[in-house]
Amino acid sequence: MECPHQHQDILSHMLIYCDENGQYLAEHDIVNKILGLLIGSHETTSTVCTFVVKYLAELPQNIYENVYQEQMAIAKSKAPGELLNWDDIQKMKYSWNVACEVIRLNPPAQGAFREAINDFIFDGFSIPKGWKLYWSANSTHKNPEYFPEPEKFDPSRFEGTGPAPYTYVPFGGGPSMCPGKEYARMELLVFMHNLVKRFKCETLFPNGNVTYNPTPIPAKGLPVRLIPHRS
Ligand code: HEM
Repeated sequence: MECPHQHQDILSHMLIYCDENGQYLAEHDIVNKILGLLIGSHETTSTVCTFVVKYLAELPQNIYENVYQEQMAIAKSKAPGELLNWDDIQKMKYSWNVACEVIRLNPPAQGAFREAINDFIFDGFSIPKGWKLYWSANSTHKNPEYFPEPEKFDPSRFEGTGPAPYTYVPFGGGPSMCPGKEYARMELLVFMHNLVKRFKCETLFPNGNVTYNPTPIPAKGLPVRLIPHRS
């Protein structure tokens, strides 16, 4: 059966999708997938935006200044009203290193489950085939063997070839790795561009506690003072 796919938003796409037997997706399936996408794509990325603002406001100002210089060089290369394009995103290397370090310290997804496909020994523990395992982004990202002084904010960790494979896993790894990673990178960099181009930020409750629900979030929210640049 021919499926009309002219509607491109994801909900329309799911509502009109039918398989070769003419079966449409069940309502609970659509609800599940939309909820999964809202949590997996919106919640994760908005969490990183929150922490980017917090860190840019609270870190030594040379970090903000370097991001600002990089973004202004791109902004100045554009004609009035011209939008960012993919090449501009590739130039935002320092800003992405800063975002990666924000994500290392505050991974929005804490980890996920895997199933052991073979018996193996890990750290003296015998793991039988078929066991469910939970990998944790937080503890992996704080391992001093791979990230010396793990609590220190240091975007230079991502210069060159960056962290060793599977030591930096905010987007998971292997065949189930997050398919939205590049989209998230673009969203975050566009956000950083538009933020620093216009404003400096100050947080009203600096260095406050962070709670988890399920993504990390500043316990008192993140009220900020946005200070427009003098033109
Ligand atoms: C900073 C933003 C994001 C983070 C930290 C993140 C993190 C993750 C993680 C840890 C996983 C599990 C990977 C694994 O098991 O190895 C995952 C899966 C997934 N993510 Fe993301 N994600 C982000 C943004 C997005 C966006 C923007 C989208 C969609 C537009 C998205 C869609 C998905 C989907 C559909 C899966 C399930 C993949 C599968 O099971 O095969 N994510 N994400």
